[in-house]
Amino acid sequence: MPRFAANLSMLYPELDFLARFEAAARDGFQAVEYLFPYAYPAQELAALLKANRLQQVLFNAPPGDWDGGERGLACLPGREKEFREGVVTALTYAQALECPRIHVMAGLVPAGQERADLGGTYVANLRWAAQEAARRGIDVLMEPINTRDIPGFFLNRQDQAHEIVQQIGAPNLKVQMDLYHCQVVEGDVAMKIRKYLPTGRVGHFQIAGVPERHEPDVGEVNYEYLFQVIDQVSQQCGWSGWVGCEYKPRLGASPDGTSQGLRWFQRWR
Ligand SMILES: O=C(O)C(=O)[C@H](O)CO
Ligand SMILES: [Mg+2]
Repeated sequence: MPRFAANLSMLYPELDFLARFEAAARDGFQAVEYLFPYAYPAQELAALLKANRLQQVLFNAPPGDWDGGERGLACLPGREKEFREGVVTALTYAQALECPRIHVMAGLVPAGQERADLGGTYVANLRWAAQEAARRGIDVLMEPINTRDIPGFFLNRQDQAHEIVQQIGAPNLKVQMDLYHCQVVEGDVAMKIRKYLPTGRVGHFQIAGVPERHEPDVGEVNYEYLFQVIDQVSQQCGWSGWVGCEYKPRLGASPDGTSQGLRWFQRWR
């Protein structure tokens, strides 16, 4: 049965970030993920996880200047030092939070440069990150993201990501398969789950309704069907990861809006 993690960067927007842990536990989640832990001491977050009997299953490495529009450093020539420092910071947090994986965002193709010019930097950075993470028993994830949400994002397709994972050949380097982005960019989602999950290269799923990025029971994708596909294929191949609920509640920040939108979760909790 798929196991679901609450994405605390998107869910519970009506609450302060630190109050979202308790809300997620109350709604029946046993795990959480979110973008960044760095605004808080790791020990404070670890204590919150423990108090609410939650596992941390994913967060992102520092992405560069997020407020300035950056979305990762991995593909950016000339930013290698900052990239490495960020990965070390992320791994330190991951150990303190007992989190088994970090997501390293690829970054935006800089104006005036071609995607093809950045592949070498991206591969070299990921190879380094995977080696560092392996020494601590942690997985490094790369996520294809659609360019409607993040114009200019370097990595967009599942096949691109899997090709790079195979090229690098590090067992702890995996793909974060966000089914929302997958549907927006390429479709044929169930077949891609069937193709890629048995390879052992999928480290994590994320979900959201398409196209508004609301609850999974809102929109053009039949997630009940996809959850059964994940369930069947996982049983066949022994996959036991998490599905991150990375969506914007359709009731927005109205009180209790996230919990009201969790009708779809009743049968999976
Ligand atoms: O945007 C997404 O889908 C993600 O999972 C990233 O981590 C956030 O940019
Ligand atoms: Mg995602």
